Amino acid sequence: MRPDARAWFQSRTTSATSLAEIDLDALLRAKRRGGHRVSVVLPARNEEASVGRLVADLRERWMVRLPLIDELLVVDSDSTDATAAVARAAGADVVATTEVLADHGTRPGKGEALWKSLAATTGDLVVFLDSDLIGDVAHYVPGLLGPLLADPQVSYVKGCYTRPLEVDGHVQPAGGGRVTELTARPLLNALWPELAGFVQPLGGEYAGRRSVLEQVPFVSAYGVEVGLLIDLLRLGGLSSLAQVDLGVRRHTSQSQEALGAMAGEVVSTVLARAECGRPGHQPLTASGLLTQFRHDGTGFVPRSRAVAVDERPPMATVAEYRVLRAG
Ligand SMILES: O=c1ccn([C@@H]2O[C@H](COP(=O)(O)OP(=O)(O)O)[C@@H](O)[C@H]2O)c(=O)[nH]1
Ligand SMILES: O=C(O)[C@@H](COP(=O)(O)O)O[C@H]1O[C@H](CO)[C@@H](O)[C@H](O)[C@H]1O
Repeated sequence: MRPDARAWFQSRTTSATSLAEIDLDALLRAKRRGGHRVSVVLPARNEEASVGRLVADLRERWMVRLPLIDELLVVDSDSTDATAAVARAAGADVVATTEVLADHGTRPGKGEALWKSLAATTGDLVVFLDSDLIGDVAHYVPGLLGPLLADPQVSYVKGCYTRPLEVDGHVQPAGGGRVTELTARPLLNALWPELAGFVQPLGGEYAGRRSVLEQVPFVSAYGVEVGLLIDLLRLGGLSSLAQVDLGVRRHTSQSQEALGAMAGEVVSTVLARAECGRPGHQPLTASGLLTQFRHDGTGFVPRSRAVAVDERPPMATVAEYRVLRAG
């Protein structure tokens, strides 16, 4: 790692691998003292199997027993299952991406759900968690909030963790994060070596101050995490970013083919930013298309899909949002 990335890694990585590591009283005092309001957002597309338990756990722990979360929102991202009903029954507020800022239309993808969540929440601190998380992740929320409540200079915190991968009942202890290890990490080390200290640059669990989240674009699909990381680096510098070790992260995993498309979106997002992120850099625009192949028993069948960058502008530039915020 470059000296700046190593220094960042050593100074801006904290640990919250279980509730035992977290001083909840101090956290709640800091929240009250700062007059903070915490919104937790769960983007969910067809997550009826996992979203209910996750919502119920978060609600019981951090809204009923302790007042850490002020708003718990599930954003229903074009689900075709009972995600919305299950989340609502478990006690979450639920909005559909199609309902939020309806005049701006809707686009498929996780990033669209996260962008619209800014217009559907009110907290000055926003925590994002995937809805397919498995196991006890109650400590994720206080863990992610810790650096934000402890240091006003920190405006964005990424979770990091080991990522076991379960395939056909066999668990590979560190097999998860395939797009991270095979695509995002090499690309970021090559083009943004100052970000090399991030253990999980694509991780789906992170928290930020609304004041910065509303200042950056949101890539509409799976490029959203890498896009936010690069854009928030440019906005506030490395010292405004932090990461917290949350221990282990388990989630429902996708096929290699699906992750290939995800990697295509990550590559397009990084290349598009490389073009404007490095003055004088030769434009590195991607084709916007990804062709994958299946074998149908007689030969290879190509299948192309669009992986071009599609993004929403900073929410602060949206008039309806400014009206909402003006109250
Ligand atoms: O169009 C989408 C795709 C994904 N997601 C949600 O984003 C999170 C991460 O997506 P996924 O699990 O597909 O990615 P992975 O974790 O497998 O990389 C999950 O809560 C999904 O339900 C979403 O809200 N809209
Ligand atoms: O980190 C990764 O490589 C991918 C895939 O993880 P797995 O190989 O399925 O454990 O998962 C992340 O990437 C997505 C794109 O940034 C995020 O949206 C997901 O939340 C995150 O799980």
